[in-house]
Amino acid sequence: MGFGVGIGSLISPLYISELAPSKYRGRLVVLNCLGITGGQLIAYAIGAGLNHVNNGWRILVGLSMIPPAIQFVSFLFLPDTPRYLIMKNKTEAAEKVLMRTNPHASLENVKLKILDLQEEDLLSDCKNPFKKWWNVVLELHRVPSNFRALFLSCALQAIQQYTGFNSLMYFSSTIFKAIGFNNSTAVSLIVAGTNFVFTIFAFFIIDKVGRRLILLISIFLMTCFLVLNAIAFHFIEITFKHNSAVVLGNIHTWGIVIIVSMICFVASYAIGLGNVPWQQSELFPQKVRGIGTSYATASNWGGSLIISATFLTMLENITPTGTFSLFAGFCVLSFILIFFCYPELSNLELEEVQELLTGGFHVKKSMQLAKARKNGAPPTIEKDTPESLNSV
Ligand SMILES: O[C@H]1[C@H](O)[C@@H](O)[C@H](O)[C@@H](O)[C@H]1O
Repeated sequence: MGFGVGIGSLISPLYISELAPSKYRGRLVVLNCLGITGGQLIAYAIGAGLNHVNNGWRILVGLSMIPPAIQFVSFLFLPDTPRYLIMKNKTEAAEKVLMRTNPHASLENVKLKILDLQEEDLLSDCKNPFKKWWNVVLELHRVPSNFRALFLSCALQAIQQYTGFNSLMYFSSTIFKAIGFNNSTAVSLIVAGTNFVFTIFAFFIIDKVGRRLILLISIFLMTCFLVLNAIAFHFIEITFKHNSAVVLGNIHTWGIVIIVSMICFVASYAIGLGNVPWQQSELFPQKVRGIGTSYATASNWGGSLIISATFLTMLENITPTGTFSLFAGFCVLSFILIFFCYPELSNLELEEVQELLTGGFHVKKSMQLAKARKNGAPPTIEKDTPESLNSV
């Protein structure tokens, strides 16, 4: 199951962003996140329903076979992406796919796009598969624009996990039980539900507001609610020992503050940080995209593993106030990093993004460019890729 989820979480956003027209790329990748958060909500709900059923977990595992089976059959009808088809010299097929995914584009524009893709593909001409793979790995690290893309994609995925969201996903019922809410499963369902609903909200605004701004707003709000949480836990005077909690302070008022601030934290996460890192494919040029995004996906799951393995120990050893303050600290550092390094990529062609990352992060330029493209201006960056040509 882990193998399948690992591969699926890498391929789905990659496939979507290669196929999507640049104008809708953001929201189409958010659809993938909607699938994840919606799936989590359904799984929580079924889990709650089967809580008291004997061997209920078997039913839960059995039911989880249904979505992949549907996906497997649907995949048989999906086309390859134009970039992949060009790589395989199937120009006509690539043209057909482009016409299908951009029904309003003229034939002339589609041909121009094919030329662009062919030009890009010419950069990889090695036949030996292992050497080709090694060349790509080298190119990912040696070409400065690729390395910047790698840095940004891995950093965003790590930030998504190290700011602590999944500790709520995995342990919200433990936390809520500890502060006296007996129907903790219901509260956990609210957490998953909020995540899902606000991902829908992100779907509608991401391409309009832009990834950068939405990320900054998301992380700023998360910081505020984490700090509020840390304060509330301080006044509850709670300590964890061997997974059970001892409460000394006033649980009623501060308990409500904790629930409300956690729900607001989840909503803030879902509008930005929950989905922007999955736009990772758009940072890389075609040649290194597969390997680059697999690094980034590994950073995500690595972070998820570390947080789930250490969260309860952190509650015990540095108290809940310390734990949520630590997450808030990560949020502040993340905000600074994104503010200075993450360019605005909405509405840009995938090929333009690579040129933007050449010679720096070009945050200011990216914002002007994204704004111009949003207002209908055609691609303006000059088409030369000296860094890639000089590589390896
Ligand atoms: O984007 C997703 C989503 O936010 C999920 O709710 C979360 O559990 C995953 O770790 C994350 O990658």
